[in-house]
Amino acid sequence: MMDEVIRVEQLARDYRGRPALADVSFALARGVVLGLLGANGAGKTTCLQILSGNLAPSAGRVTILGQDLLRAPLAARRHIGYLPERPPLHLDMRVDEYLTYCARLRRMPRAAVAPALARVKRRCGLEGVGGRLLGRLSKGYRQRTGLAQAILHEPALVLLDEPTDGLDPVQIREVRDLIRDLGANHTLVLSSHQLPEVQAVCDQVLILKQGRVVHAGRLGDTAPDGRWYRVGVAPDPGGSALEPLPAVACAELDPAGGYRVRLQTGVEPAELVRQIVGAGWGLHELTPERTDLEQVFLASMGREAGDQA
Ligand SMILES: Nc1ncnc2c1ncn2[C@@H]1O[C@H](COP(=O)(O)OP(=O)(O)OP(=O)(O)O)[C@@H](O)[C@H]1O
Repeated sequence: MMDEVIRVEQLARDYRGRPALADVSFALARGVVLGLLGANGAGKTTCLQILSGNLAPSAGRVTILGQDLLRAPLAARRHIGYLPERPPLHLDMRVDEYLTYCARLRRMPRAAVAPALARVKRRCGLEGVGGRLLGRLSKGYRQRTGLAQAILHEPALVLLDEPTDGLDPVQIREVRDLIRDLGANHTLVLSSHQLPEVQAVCDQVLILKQGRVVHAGRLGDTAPDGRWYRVGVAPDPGGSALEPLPAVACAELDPAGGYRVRLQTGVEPAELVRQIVGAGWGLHELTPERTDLEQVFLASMGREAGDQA
């Protein structure tokens, strides 16, 4: 793969003879954001701990920019930034102090520390809080600090374990915006059990079930454009009467009653409402269908681990 940042081959991890991760393989190019999805206990954290070099796999190989993570851990880990599920924040430290400490741990040259701090604080919206104690910051700001330490050394690969877990809706939006922004020039792997989150920020998805990959795919075709809606129209005009409407890409009979309609790319559902009403029909239902990702996720959860899609 051109410009490959990470390659994972047949990764496995057992805990006391029980597999927590089995036969996980994937490769990511620069700038790709991968979402790791799965129910609690599916193996997401175990996977990220291994990819970050903090947990040894029972089998398999991880290569970061051509460096084998097990054979050349220092060289490989230089390219990795990691935000664990519980960030190792020292609550009695001030933000600047903590980030300087992280820079030292990373063995950054002394002269590079101040510019790096200024850069990540700007990037993560921490400019006004350098002197604040971590213990006094809101959870959203602590998470920003966690993200800041993960990108301090400008790693090619950033690993984020449930980055918005426990945040309020406003903080979630801010951290998601930040993640999307980071995705523009880093390769990202993030875990989540929230489908909308993965939908909003990821290019690719890997769904784990009992440690195995049950689905791997791109998210390109799950964009909100061209979505399916359930449509109820009275008097019943028939699907073939709906299809000529300019907003409609295709219409079919829904066995559960009414119609399933896919909108033209970029068309808002309000436009469909106008056109149906404009044609003299009454609209009594317009419901977005589950996104493709939800359908894929639910189908994958039902699928036996091992029979990959
Ligand atoms: N230190 C450990 N010792 C024994 N078993 C473990 C250990 N860590 C994880 N496991 C087991 O490995 C499996 C995968 O756990 P993991 O934490 O990776 O899942 P997860 O998908 O991250 O779940 P969550 O969403 O709850 O964080 C689970 O069955 C868990 O009980």
